[in-house]
Order: sequence, then structure tokens, then C-alpha cells
Amino acid sequence: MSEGVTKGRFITFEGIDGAGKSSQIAALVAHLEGKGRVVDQTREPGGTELGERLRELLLHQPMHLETEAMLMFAARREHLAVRIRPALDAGRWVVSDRFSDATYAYQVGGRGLDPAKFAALEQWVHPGFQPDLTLVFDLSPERAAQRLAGTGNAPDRFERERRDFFERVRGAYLERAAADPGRVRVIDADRDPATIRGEMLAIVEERWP
Ligand SMILES: Nc1ncnc2c1ncn2[C@@H]1O[C@H](COP(=O)(O)OP(=O)(O)O)[C@@H](O)[C@H]1O
Ligand SMILES: Cc1cn([C@H]2C[C@H](O)[C@@H](COP(=O)(O)OP(=O)(O)O)O2)c(=O)[nH]c1=O
Repeated sequence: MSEGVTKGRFITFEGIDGAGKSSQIAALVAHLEGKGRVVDQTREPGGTELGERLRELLLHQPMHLETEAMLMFAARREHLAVRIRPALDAGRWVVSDRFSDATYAYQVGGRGLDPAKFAALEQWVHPGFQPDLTLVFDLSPERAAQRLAGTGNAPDRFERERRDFFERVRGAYLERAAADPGRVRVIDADRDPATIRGEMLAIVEERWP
């Protein structure tokens, strides 16, 4: 068997809240499964029993910025150990709603965490390891806020942030993409879902036909 068939791949979805990741994740997973891949769909913060408990705190409990960054990485450490690495080692594909680029975007970009501290945490938790592909759903905070308002869901600690916070988060994602264009692809999320889906699947197909 060729390596392409047996090796698991790690794909992550990123973007500001309300950019439209969730429905596209479902479409990608369905597409991959249709091709016979075995897919483990997960999310951050979360993805493990402990990670989901940390998620509750992270989304609702006010805390110091560095505590927030360390808890994101604590949840990620667990996620890598008990879920992501075992799945990839077993040849499964892992599709995650967010990973470390989100910490760069939200905690460094949005909140002003020292980038050297981010880099140290990343180096501690996953040295030399990055997703095989990261899709950044790029949308203006204005459009994203309109979409979120339409859902009627109660906003969490992040979703309650002001527009300038999301401008910084968006900028940090674009910075991350510019720094690593081979891994991070930016998708214009201000289009209809079918068009976005088509572009997303084309990117994945091009990489792993
Ligand atoms: N391309 C799109 N155009 C218009 N509305 C969209 C689009 N994609 C998603 N939405 C809607 O916007 C809201 C937020 O989408 P969601 O996928 O939950 O975003 P995210 O997971 O990035 O926070 C949902 O109500 C969803 O139906
Ligand atoms: C993974 C991660 C998420 N976050 C934030 C971004 C989101 O606002 C929130 C949860 O992400 P998400 O699951 O996308 O939220 P929702 O289910 O409401 O669409 O956590 C960070 O600030 N840093 C991180 O490292």
C-alpha cells in the first residue's frame, strides 16, 4: 500500500467566531469518509474528558491571560497524548476545530500574550509537530457578528469580546498564514457555503488525491 493510503493526516480549522467553520468541518469529514478514510473529528479546547472540563472553565471563568494560555496548552497536551497522536499512529485522519494557531490568534493577537511565551509553550507541548494542513476561514468581524447574532446562542467569554479584539485575532491568523503558506491556507469565508465548500475540497484533493 502507498504511504498516502496508510498514513493519518492532521487537518485543523481556524477563524474568528462565526466565520462558518462548523458546517464546513462536517462537509470535509463526510467527503473524507466517502473516500474511505477513517476520520476522528475533534475540537479544542476539548476533545478529551479532561479537555472538555477545561473548556467549560476557559469559556466561562474569568482568568489571567497567561493562565488562559497555559490552560489552552494543558488541554492540548492531553488531547495530543490520548487522542490525536494515537489516531494518527493508527492511520486515522484527525480533523480538529482549532489547534495552536488559535492560541496564537486569540491569546497573542487578541489579548497581547508575549509571543515568546507562546513559542515556549508550543515548543514544550508539540516540538516539531504541526498540522499537515490548516484552513483559516477569513471573515470580517462585522460579518461574523451578524452571523452569530442570527444563531440566537448565548455568547461565551470570547464571543462577548469587542470588534477590535476580533480584528486583532483575524490579523494574527493572516500573519500565521503568511509565515507558513505551505501549511496554512486562507479561505475567503464571505461567500455562500457551497462555493466555500468547493474551494475547501479542492485544496484537500490537490494535496491528497
Ligand atoms: N457561508 C456562510 N454564509 C452565511 N452564513 C453562514 C455561512 N457559513 C455559516 N453560516 C452561518 O453562520 C453561523 C455561524 O456559523 P458556524 O459554522 O457555527 O461558525 P463557527 O463554527 O466558525 O463559529 C451559523 O448560523 C451558520 O449557519
Ligand atoms: C483552541 C483555542 C480556542 N480559543 C477560543 C476561540 C473560541 O472563541 C473558543 C471556542 O472555540 P469554538 O469551539 O470555535 O467555539 P464555538 O463552539 O462557540 O464555535 O475558544 C482560544 O482563545 N484559544 C485557543 O487556543
